[in-house]
Amino acid sequence: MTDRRAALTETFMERLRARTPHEEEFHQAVEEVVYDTITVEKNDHAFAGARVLDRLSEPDRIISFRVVWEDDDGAVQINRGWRVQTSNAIGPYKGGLRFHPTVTPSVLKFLGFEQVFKNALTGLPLGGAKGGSDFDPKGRSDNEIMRFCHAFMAELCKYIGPDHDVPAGDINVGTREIGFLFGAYKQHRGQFHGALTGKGESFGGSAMRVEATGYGLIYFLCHMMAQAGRDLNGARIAVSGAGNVATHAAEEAIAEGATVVSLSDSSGALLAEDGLTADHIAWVREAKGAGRGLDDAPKGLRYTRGAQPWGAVEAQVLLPCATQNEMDEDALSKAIDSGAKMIAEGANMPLTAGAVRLAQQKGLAHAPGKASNAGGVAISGLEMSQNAHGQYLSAEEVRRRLKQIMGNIHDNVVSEAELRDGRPDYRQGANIAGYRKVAQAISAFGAI
Ligand SMILES: NC(=O)C1=CN([C@@H]2O[C@H](COP(=O)(O)OP(=O)(O)OC[C@H]3O[C@@H](n4cnc5c(N)ncnc54)[C@H](O)[C@@H]3O)[C@@H](O)[C@H]2O)C=CC1
Ligand SMILES: O=C(O)CCC(=O)C(=O)O
Repeated sequence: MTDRRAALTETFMERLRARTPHEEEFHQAVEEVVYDTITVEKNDHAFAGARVLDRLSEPDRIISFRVVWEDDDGAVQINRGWRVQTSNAIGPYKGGLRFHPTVTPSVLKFLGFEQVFKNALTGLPLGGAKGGSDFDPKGRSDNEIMRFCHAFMAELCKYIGPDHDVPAGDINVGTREIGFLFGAYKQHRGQFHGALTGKGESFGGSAMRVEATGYGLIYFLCHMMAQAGRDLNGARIAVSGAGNVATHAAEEAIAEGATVVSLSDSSGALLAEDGLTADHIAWVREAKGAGRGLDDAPKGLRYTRGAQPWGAVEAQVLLPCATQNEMDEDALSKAIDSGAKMIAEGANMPLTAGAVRLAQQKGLAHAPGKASNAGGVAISGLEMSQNAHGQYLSAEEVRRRLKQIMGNIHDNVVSEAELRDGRPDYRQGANIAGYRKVAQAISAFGAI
């Protein structure tokens, strides 16, 4: 069985690599899903006939455009913008926008591909997409960021809309940028409707969307802990990143009684042997919001330049919440030596393929981002329905639904997962559960 899966996966990947050379991140994301689902497809007459995996590994379309804007010196700047609309099989295209110099079509194709399965797991009618630009906001003034967002949306607005494609935030795109983008959308289209999520609450945003990804990650982790016969109280947790997902995950983990021993940014690791406090997190948010580094850490914290948090401090749980491929085999190996038993991904694809294999060999419980970080897009889905109906939910009600959705995702994933030494294979369960839902829709449409 495993040999057949490996052989079928290799044949599939050879064709994909030949068609899309040099798209390493995209290949990595596709290979992981194909390995877990290709025999599900081959064993189902309708899915096999519809060639679901072949279709999903070719996005519906990739929109590519030039973004021209003026910097504070009056000089013309030119960036590249993209929207990858991967699949609208079960609902409108949905997924975030990322502004970072590392953004390429390969990165956005991997993120759009992952988003299809994640959005299916939420149980909501959401297709998958991702977009962004190679624009680097680091060192740019507020006015420059605003002008860039307005120029980006002047083009993107032609391709999105509440029933068609609904972008949201991702790295370097938070509530402020969504405000600039929504203002430009409204201006160009002359319509006020929910074409973006993550909006400010005064113009149609949902309560708790800002917190949803990080808090949802902790609710998912609570279920993983319960599955393993434990709970979060007293657990030591290493978190990477210092942005939206990382700081909200740290905040909620502390509220659940855990000891959070780290955060990090692209320059180094912020370590707290005795645990971070709510004040520490507020300091990190303030420093990052003002564009400063974390070197000037308050008492009780240690910032080590060039370091990662993995293995630097004892921790049983790892929450990588920064970016793709941030944890390689070496880093995970150090973390395992320091006590790691469980990983729940806050970022999208934060482990290299080698680290994924090591986690499996060493028997760690390992939840992929498409399951454990789905809380953000789930609340985006609720924002869309609140916009459509003009009726808004309280923060308490959104939190209650977020907990329920994360519990449902956990149970659905476990029900599709093989047990290894009594532990569910979360990666396999998430890939199969997401695949099945999308495949049922695609195979119902016929050859179109
Ligand atoms: N914002 C959301 O709702 C969701 C975000 N995600 C994923 O979570 C991850 C983080 O996104 P956000 O927190 O929204 O972005 P953000 O822009 O708020 O924060 C990103 C943080 O990661 C840090 N970072 C970047 N590269 C790093 C590296 N190589 N090492 C250590 N730190 C690094 C940055 O310093 C920054 O503090 C991304 O992978 C994103 O795709 C996933 C689901 C939803
Ligand atoms: O809220 C959304 O639409 C997208 C969130 C996102 O980009 C993600 O789940 O990776």
